Amino acid sequence: MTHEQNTSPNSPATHHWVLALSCVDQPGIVHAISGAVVESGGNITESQQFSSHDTGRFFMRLQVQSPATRERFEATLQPITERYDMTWKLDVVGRRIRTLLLASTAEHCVNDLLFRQRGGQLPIEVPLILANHPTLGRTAEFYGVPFESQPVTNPESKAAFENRVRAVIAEHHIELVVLARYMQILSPELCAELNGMAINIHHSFLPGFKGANPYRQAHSRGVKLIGATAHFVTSDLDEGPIIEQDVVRVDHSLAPAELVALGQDEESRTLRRAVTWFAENRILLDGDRTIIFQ
Ligand SMILES: Nc1nc2c(c(=O)[nH]1)N[C@@H](CN(C=O)c1ccc(C(=O)N[C@@H](CCC(=O)O)C(=O)O)cc1)CN2
Repeated sequence: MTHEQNTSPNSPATHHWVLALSCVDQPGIVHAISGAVVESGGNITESQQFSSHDTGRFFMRLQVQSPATRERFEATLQPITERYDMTWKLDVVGRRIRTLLLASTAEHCVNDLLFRQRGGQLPIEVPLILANHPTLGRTAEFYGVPFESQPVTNPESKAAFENRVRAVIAEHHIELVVLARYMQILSPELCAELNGMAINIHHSFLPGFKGANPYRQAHSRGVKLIGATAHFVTSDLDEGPIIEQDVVRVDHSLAPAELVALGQDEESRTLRRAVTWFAENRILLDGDRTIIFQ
C-alpha cells in the first residue's frame, strides 16, 4: 500500500519538524525518542545517528511529520530530554534562519550567499551586512540587503564595531553570524558570546596556512593543492571546529593571484555548504570536532 499524502480537507495540520540532539551514549535512547514520535502521532521521515567513541556521546538528527504542535511535541519530548540530560533543538524543516553577514572587501562569498538566498537555494534571511570597509555597499544594494560599514583601525573602533554586531544580533534575533571573508580578528569576549553560532571561511585547507595571506604562504611553499575551510569561530584564530573543507589542484605555473582566483570558487562553495548544513540543523558539536548529518 502506498503512503498517500494526507490532503483531505478535514485532516489535522501536519508539521514537519527537525529534531537534533546529543547526550551521553547509553541503551534505550532511540527507543525512547521513536516512542515519543509515535505518541505525538508522528512519522519519522529521516533519521541519522552516531555514537562517538572519543567522547562517549550519542548524536541524532530526525525529521518528523506530525500533527503535534510545537508545544505538544516538546511536552512529549520533555521527560526523555530530562531523563537523558539531552542537548537538543526542535526546529521547522526548511525554515530560513536569520543570518548576519560580516564582510571586509572580498565580494565572492557575500555575492554567492546572497545569490543563492535570492534563488531560494539557501534557507537564510539576511537582515543586514556589516563591513569594516564600504567596498561591498553596491553588492548589498544590488540584492536589496541593508548594508552598514564602519572602519576598524584601532582597539576603540574594533570595540565599536563589535558592539554594533551585538546590537544587530539582539535587534534582529540573529541565529547565525557568517564571517564572509571578514578580515578582522574577533575579541575573545565576542567569540564567547557567539560560541557555536559564528562560522568563518578560511582561505586555506586548515590546519595549513593559518592567519592572513594563506595563498601567499601556499605559493611560497609550492603546494599542489589549495583549499578552503569553513569552521566555527573561537578565540584561537582559525582553530575552531571544522565544518567543511575542500581542495583544488594547482601547479608550479600559477602565480599567487591565480591561486587566489582559483581558491575563491572553492571558498564560496565550502562556505555555502556549511551555512546550508547549519540552517538545516545538520551540524552537531562533539568537543572540538563536528558531527555532520548530511
Ligand atoms: N577570533 C577569531 N576571529 C577571526 C577568526 C577566528 O578564527 N577567530 N577567523 C578570521 C579570518 N581570518 C582567516 O580566515 C583572518 C582574518 C584576519 C587576520 C588578521 O591577521 N587580521 C589583522 C588585520 C587585517 C586587516 O588589516 O584588515 C588583525 O585583525 O590584526 C587573520 C586571519 C576572522 N576573524
